[in-house]
Amino acid sequence: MAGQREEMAGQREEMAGQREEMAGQREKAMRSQVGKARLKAALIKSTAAQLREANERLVVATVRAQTMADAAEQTTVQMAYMAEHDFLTGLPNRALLSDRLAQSITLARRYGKKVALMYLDIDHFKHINDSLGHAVGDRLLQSVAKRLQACIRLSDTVSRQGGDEFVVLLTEVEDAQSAILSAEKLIEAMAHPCLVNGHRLHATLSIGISLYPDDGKDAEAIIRNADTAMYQAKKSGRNKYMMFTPTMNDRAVTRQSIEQALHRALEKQEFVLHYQPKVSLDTGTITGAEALIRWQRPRHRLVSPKQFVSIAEECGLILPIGKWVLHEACRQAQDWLQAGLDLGQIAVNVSPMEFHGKNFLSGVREILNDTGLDPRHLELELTESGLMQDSEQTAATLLALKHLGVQIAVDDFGTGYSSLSYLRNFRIDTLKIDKSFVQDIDGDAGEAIVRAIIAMGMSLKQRVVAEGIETQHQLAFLQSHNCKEGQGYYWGRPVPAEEFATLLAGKTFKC
Ligand SMILES: Nc1nc2c(ncn2[C@@H]2O[C@H](COP(=O)(O)O[C@H]3[C@@H](O)[C@H](n4cnc5c(=O)[nH]c(N)nc54)O[C@@H]3COP(=O)(O)O)[C@@H](O)[C@H]2O)c(=O)[nH]1
Repeated sequence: MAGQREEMAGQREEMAGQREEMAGQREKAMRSQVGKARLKAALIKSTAAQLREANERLVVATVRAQTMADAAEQTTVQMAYMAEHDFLTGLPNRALLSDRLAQSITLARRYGKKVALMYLDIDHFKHINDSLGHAVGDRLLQSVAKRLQACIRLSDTVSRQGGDEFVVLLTEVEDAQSAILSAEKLIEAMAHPCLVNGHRLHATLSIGISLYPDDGKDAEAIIRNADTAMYQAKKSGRNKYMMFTPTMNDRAVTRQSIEQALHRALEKQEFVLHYQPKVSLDTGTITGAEALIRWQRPRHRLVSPKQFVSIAEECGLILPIGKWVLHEACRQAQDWLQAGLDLGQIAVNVSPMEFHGKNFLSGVREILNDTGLDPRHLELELTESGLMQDSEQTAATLLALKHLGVQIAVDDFGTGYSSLSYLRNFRIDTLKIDKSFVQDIDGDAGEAIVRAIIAMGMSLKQRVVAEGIETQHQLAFLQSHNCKEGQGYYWGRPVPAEEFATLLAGKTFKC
């Protein structure tokens, strides 16, 4: 029994050992399972984190891509807008206008309708820009743009062509009269001054109108003819509209042929100078001569400067022509002086474009050196509008001329679009009373203006020369008001150099 008990206890022990061993194995297995599970969990966690991170990156990238796509689209829209609109005024530009005009013409052709095109230019805009600065000029353009837009229907177009030029397209008009009504509305819209940076600016418009199909069969002809009509509106006094007429084109063709002929005239030396005396109203002696250009055009009569100087100014040919005039006048004056003739001063007309050209001053110096003329014998005649441009540069050029010893005269005094402050700022030697005032001496207004200019010149210690004296009555009036010098047909028209030499040599004029 005891043996049996021992054996049973042994068996129990063995079983317990086996149980322990099994428990140990189970624990080991469990630990290993837990370890694996933990590992798996860690793996899952890290994978999830990686996925999350990747997903976030993907989201960020997607958002970025979308933002870039939006920005690209916005830029494309902006660029398309900018390509078709004017930056300063926001109006359709030349390209968009051409497009709309072409479309309107196509529709008008199909439905038998009319289209009107108005070419607009702000009168004297350059003066405003030059005297008050570009910032004021820009604001004025914006203000004009708004007024124009307020006058037209939504289906019509106001565009800015550049500078101070605008084009208005009226897509459906019954006849010329409806276009004229619109032009009158635009002119009326400018009747009140524009307030810009404290300035009250009176901007007026010159408008040229052409109609499809009456004045042209395609967009190009319609624009060109409206531009031609606008040019005529400017020439005939500004602040008005003009309908295109075919004779305007004849004038444009004539202008074109004069321009071409002027090139040849320069090459072939077809220009000559005539001289008109300036006369002392006290003694009748010659105090100087004004050099005036004429054109000996082959197979034509002597051509007056009125017929070609403005064309030469528009196409830039006035620069070489003006240089020739200055050289020839100085050469001739020096010849007379060397021949012992008492010339006084030779006066030469200078166009604003020449005066403001970058080589003007050096050109004057060069010509004086070349001809040997003492600068004191040279007087340059400038118009008020020429003096009003770019006042700093003008002051510097005038000062340099004064240092050289050259005299400065204001031509056509009283007719310019200017303020009188330049008389204080620039040292002007001579005021030339415009002939329109002298010829108006018989009327009260003319007399008052002439008296005022003489008085102003005297108090500013300037010489005053009355231009365009034709009658004894005008002469007597000027003498009685102490005007010291004059010029005009009363003594004679401008004459060629040889005739002028005879005048210089001999005679004293009656006065
Ligand atoms: N830039 C340049 N302009 C020039 C030059 N030469 C002339 N001109 C300008 O052309 C305009 C016309 O000149 P012109 O036909 O020579 O007429 C001048 C005189 O003949 C005329 N005049 C003179 N006296 C009288 C008169 O008693 N009555 C009358 N009706 N006309 C008269 O006036 C013109 C001179 O004018 P101004 O120069 O304003 O003193 C004219 O604008 C010229 O300036 C040139 O070389 N360069």
